[in-house]
Amino acid sequence: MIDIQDLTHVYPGGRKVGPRKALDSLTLSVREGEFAILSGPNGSGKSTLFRILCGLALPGSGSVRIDGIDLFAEPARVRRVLGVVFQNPAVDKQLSVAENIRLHADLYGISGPEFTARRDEALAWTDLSDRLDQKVETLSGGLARQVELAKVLMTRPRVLLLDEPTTGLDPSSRRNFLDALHRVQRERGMTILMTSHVFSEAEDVDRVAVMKDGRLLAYDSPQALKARIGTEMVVVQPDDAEAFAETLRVELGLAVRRHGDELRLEETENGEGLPMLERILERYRPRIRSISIKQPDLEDVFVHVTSRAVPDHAQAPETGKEAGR
Ligand SMILES: Nc1ncnc2c1ncn2[C@@H]1O[C@H](COP(=O)(O)OP(=O)(O)OP(=O)(O)O)[C@@H](O)[C@H]1O
Repeated sequence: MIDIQDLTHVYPGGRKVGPRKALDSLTLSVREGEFAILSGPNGSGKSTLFRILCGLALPGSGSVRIDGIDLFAEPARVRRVLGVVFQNPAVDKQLSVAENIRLHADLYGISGPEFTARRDEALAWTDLSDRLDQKVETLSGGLARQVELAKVLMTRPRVLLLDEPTTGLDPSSRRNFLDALHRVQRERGMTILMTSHVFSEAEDVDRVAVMKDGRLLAYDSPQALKARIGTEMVVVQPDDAEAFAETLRVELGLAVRRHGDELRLEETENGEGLPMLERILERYRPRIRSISIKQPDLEDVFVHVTSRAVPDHAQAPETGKEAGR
């Protein structure tokens, strides 16, 4: 449904800064009816990709087909099947929920019984049914975002693109927004691609993409991604992460992944974590600030794919910043 092939985009740079490759032969496809999340550290190229998909920028090379239509050859046709929720609010806060929806419908020439049917449908997917006459400025941040969604749904898009739509929302408003999206996906069979930094949002989507440096590092279901790093994981915060990583590798033969001050021992199966934790604690207690066992979540997957393992030879220090923390 969304087919991105070999997309490369370089920002030309100026007198003081050199050119920057924001997308590097990126290939990614979201199947019809799928809900996919696009994540990646700051500067990985998500916004650049989003701007290209919305038709706001042209890439240096590569192709994009949305619902089978070539985005660069027929952008107007693509716009007809696309709904976009941008990061910046696009509703009029002085107007009511109903007025905002009406205004958007007018823009697209939707009126009469068709208008009523679509509005009622959009309202049923969101939590706005009893707020129609309320001014948007009096709504909570979460409901105001839902007005944007309801507005976009009026055109019955087949594909929905959302750029970090839950930024700034509290966890329960975020959950409500996500629930609305899942309802739309289920009942309309809509294809959804959403950028996000919040990994809890990605737990129940169909696929999660992780980008870095303009490339796709991983793209799979949340379950498959988590399975890559085992069922248990030991996380250690030592006094000196660099030296301790080397100790664990050389003395205990453990594969260590470093993330800032933290060392992660992954690929541990059920029941292996506790003996490993005990062994480390027994031998190195004075060097350890904290140690724990956990089941890997998507944030751990993100750290796993965007940070490097401690190599067998010279240590290559990793900074937490690089992995987007
Ligand atoms: N207008 C621009 N001119 C020059 N370089 C740019 C421009 N926009 C982005 N870049 C560079 O392109 C790369 C990708 O940036 P992009 O904003 O697409 O990443 P991102 O993943 O959306 O980051 P964030 O999560 O911080 O929004 C970065 O190195 C960035 O500095």
